[in-house]
Amino acid sequence: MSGPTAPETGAKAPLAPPADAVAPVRHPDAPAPGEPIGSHYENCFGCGGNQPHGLHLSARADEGVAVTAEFTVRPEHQGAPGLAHGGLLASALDETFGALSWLFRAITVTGRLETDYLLPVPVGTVLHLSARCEAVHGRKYYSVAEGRLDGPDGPVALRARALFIEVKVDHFTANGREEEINAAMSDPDTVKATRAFEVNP
Ligand SMILES: CCCCCCCC/C=C\CCCCCCCC(=O)SCCNC(=O)CCNC(=O)[C@H](O)C(C)(C)COP(=O)(O)OP(=O)(O)OC[C@H]1O[C@@H](n2cnc3c(N)ncnc32)[C@H](O)[C@@H]1OP(=O)(O)O
Repeated sequence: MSGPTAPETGAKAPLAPPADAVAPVRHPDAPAPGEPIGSHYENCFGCGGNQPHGLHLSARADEGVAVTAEFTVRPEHQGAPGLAHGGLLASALDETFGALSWLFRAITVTGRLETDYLLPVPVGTVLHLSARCEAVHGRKYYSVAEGRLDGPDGPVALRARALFIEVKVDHFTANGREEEINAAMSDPDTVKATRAFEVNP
């Protein structure tokens, strides 16, 4: 029997951008600062409206290559009595990082995500999240995020770093379950979201 193996060390380990990484570029068609970034898929656990237990996270573009987002911690999100589950909070950060895709207009998926939990997050909290892309190296996007309690300037409860990797639409079509892929392809909103990325020069 084999147990879990530790993440690879060496080149894959650091979340700090390599020395020859470049600054991210805000795409000319990126949503304007303050503009909402709609859900990319209605069944997404992070942002979809069709997931009763989902986070229903709503994100907006910020200045530069950055986003802000909020989500309200509900009783179905508990880990300990009255407190949010840690993995779920990582999901909220993951989704916020994912929303950065709309700023540079490239589909990116999580390669690596590191979270520091600084304060417990009670049920009922509106968590104020923000994420910013710091650097790009080929298909790799290096970003930082935080989550605050009691407002956008409230105490920092979460800090995170992530490495997202650029993929093409076939990442989803080749790997997803056929049933959901077919349904998504016949949903005009998903098709619209997909097209937005396909026209990316
Ligand atoms: C039907 C239509 C559907 C339409 C959809 C519409 C639009 C959608 C719009 C927006 C979606 C946004 C969704 C956001 C949701 C929130 C984010 C998530 O939760 S995403 C889910 C969790 N993540 C995964 O499931 C990834 C699983 N992993 C993989 O699939 C592969 O490992 C992948 C694609 C990440 C990389 O595989 P490779 O074969 O393409 O590329 P390689 O060569 O391995 O990596 C490229 C570079 O990245 C580094 N790298 C890869 N993984 C790394 C890691 N874990 N740590 C460090 N570096 C890593 C490698 O060392 C390499 O670096 P060097 O170019 O050589 O410098």
